[in-house]
This record gives sequence, C-alpha cells and structure tokens, in this order.
Amino acid sequence: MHHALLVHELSVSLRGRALVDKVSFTIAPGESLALLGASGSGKSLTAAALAGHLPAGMHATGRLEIDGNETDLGERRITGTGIAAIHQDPLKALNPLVRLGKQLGIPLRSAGLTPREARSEAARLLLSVGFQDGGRILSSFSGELSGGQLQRVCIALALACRSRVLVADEPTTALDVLSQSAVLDALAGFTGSSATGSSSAMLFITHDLAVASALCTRALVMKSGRIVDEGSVESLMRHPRHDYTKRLVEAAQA
Ligand SMILES: Nc1ncnc2c1ncn2[C@@H]1O[C@H](COP(=O)(O)OP(=O)(O)OP(=O)(O)O)[C@@H](O)[C@H]1O
Repeated sequence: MHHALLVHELSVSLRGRALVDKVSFTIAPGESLALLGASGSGKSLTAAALAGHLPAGMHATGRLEIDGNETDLGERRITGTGIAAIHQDPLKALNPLVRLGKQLGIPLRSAGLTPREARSEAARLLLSVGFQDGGRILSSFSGELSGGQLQRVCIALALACRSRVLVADEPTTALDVLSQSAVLDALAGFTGSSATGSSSAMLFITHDLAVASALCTRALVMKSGRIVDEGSVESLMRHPRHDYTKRLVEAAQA
C-alpha cells in the first residue's frame, strides 16, 4: 500500500538515553493522524525528528519514507524537505527582522508563483487562518503581533510550503475559540487540497481528544517515548486499552 509517510522504529536519543523509543506508524494520503500523549511523552521530539529540528546533541535513528522515497533521518537537519512543521513556539519559525509578507512569499515564490500571485496567495492563506486584515499582517514584523496571531502566521507559513506532509505540534493551544475553529478548518483543507498535486497527510499533535476527534479519524497514544495505544479515534474513545488512554477519555468526558 502507498503511504504519504512511513515511520519505522524511530528513536531519538540524548547521551545514550532513548527519549523516543522505536515509534512506528504510517499515514495514508489525505489522512490526518492524531498523536496524543501526556506532557513529556515524546510527541514534540517525534515531530522535531521528522522535520529535522531536533535540539543539538540529540540523535535520531530509524527509517523514514515520504511518498515512498526513503530519506536519511540523520540528515534531516540539512535536507528537511517534504515535511512542513508547525511548532509550539512560533518565534522559532520566524525571522524578527524580515516583514511577514516577505517570509510568507519565500516558499510561494520557490513554488513558481509570480510576486503578485505570491502576495495574493499569502493574503488568502492569512484569511484561511482567521485574519480579516491580511494586508496589515503582511507588512508587519513578528515583534508587532501577539502570541496567538504569530501562531496563526506560522500555520499560514507551513501551509504555504505546500509539502506532502504537515506535522502540526499543538497548533491551536494559544488560540481563542474563533481562531481555533478557523485554524482547524484550514488544516482540514490542507489534507483535502491538491496543492501538492495529490492529497497531503498530517500528523496532528495534541493533548486534546475533542480537537483530535474533530480533525482526525485515527490516533496514536504515546507514553514515556513509546506508542501504547492506537486505533480509530472512535474506538479509542469507546474501548481505551491503556490506562493513560482511559484517563484521557475520562478527562475529555468530564
Ligand atoms: N532539549 C532537551 N534536552 C533534554 N531533554 C529533553 C529536551 N527536550 C525534551 N526532552 C525530554 O524528552 C522527553 C520528551 O519530550 P517532548 O518535548 O517530546 O514531550 P511532549 O510529549 O511533546 O510534551 P509536551 O506535551 O509537554 O510538549 C521529556 O522527558 C523531556 O524532558
């Protein structure tokens, strides 16, 4: 079967200690897979390894295939192509000295859009993440925006990369309810769109079972660096196997 993303026995270690331990999963084209788990369970490091953004000193091993093409996990820091990422800290993704319009324009121009097309696509992407005043955002610097606004700009930037795979690490936690709903719609549109020529795939990291079930049909549950439960979101909610999943479901229903 053809996978948009195949991850086989991904481990992330720091000074010989495994922080992520032999994690394996696949995501089909057009599918959004939720990665759930307690704080410190290894979700962000899994995302960082895939995107090539692991902290210095950490080492990733395992097999990674994007769209059937094997890519060297150890080299991701240099060749992090094929996967766009939305990180928890939006400031890490943005250059404070460059206007946001220019930053959004870079991936769009690389995709072959003219400057005029890139500007109009950037405005459309900003609208899709809930900005009514995209023109003002395009001419702003990152230091002029709030945390929630920056988070949405980063989501627009990740969508502008038109990657085959998007890894979104808790992209809605800093947002108010209306912005959250705009962002979830934009992310749902990402996997449904044909911006990359065929349908894209998403790994969606969250603590929030309600948000996961709104966007994803299947989920993995991580604890202490390992996958301890997996299945359709519906079956995990009805028949959680692992104690942690049971607690997650109880908390969501409380
Ligand atoms: N830069 C770092 N240096 C040392 N240890 C780290 C570093 N980053 C993460 N860790 C450790 O790796 C483990 C997994 O962390 P990770 O950030 O992936 O968790 P997480 O599931 O994403 O948590 P959260 O939901 O709080 O973001 C934790 O035990 C954490 O302490």
